[in-house]
Amino acid sequence: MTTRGEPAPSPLTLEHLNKGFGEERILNDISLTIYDKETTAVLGRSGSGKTTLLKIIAGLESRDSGHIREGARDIAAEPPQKRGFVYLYQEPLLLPHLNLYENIAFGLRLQRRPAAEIEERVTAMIEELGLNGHRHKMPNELSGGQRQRVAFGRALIVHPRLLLLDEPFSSLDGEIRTRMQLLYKRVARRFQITALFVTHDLKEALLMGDRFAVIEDGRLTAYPDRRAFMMDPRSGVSAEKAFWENLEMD
Ligand SMILES: Nc1ncnc2c1ncn2[C@@H]1O[C@H](COP(=O)(O)OP(=O)(O)OP(=O)(O)O)[C@@H](O)[C@H]1O
Repeated sequence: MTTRGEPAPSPLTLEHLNKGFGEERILNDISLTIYDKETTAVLGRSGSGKTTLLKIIAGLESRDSGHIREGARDIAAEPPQKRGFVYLYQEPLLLPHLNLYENIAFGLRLQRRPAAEIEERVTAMIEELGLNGHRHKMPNELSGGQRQRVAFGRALIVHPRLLLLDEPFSSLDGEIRTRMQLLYKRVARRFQITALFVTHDLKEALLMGDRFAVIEDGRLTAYPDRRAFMMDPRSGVSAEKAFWENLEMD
């Protein structure tokens, strides 16, 4: 786990990861560098292997072959709790018997941080997430978007080495989804988050990512920059553009 003020750790690299379930090949020779303090967006259709990839990185699923390196160290065999990664699902997982404040404070209490520090950091996080006025509410008294913000707060407050985001906004729609995306960008910058963000939504990938990759049938293509991603037909940007350009007005 990293804290602010420490020297930047080495980037994480995935090298030649392979995974199959029975006869089905799910991940095919996946290599990717996850750069520090950046969000790498991975765009992929349903069933392309996004969740499997995140679970392998989190240590919740085994790989058949390949490496996950942090500098020279291969962490692919380490248990999930040793990796210092946090995996956020589509549905925010909160502790139902704890209020909003205590849900966010939970990781710091586990780390036995001093009470004054916990109070200061949790209060600052609640402020950052725009949840002032809700701190005593229980999870079942919060809206879906508020619960998702609490889940972010819980994850970010422990300064995870890597945040694994599995379509975290897909259960939200319309304006609240856009607001969450913008909030994520702001908070990721402020807390210097290193994240891998998987989504099937092209606009979301473009908005969330600093770096980009596409996964198609378990094969991953990483791009040097946004332009290269947008120029590749696999991103779907050109198809989207053509759709709007060719739309009849009447
Ligand atoms: N435990 C499992 N046993 C067998 N097959 C599995 C298992 N987990 C996933 N798969 C298969 O692996 C493929 C990729 O699944 P995965 O959940 O990684 O896709 P995804 O890109 O996250 O999809 P979605 O966007 O729909 O969540 C699918 O064909 C799925 O059926």
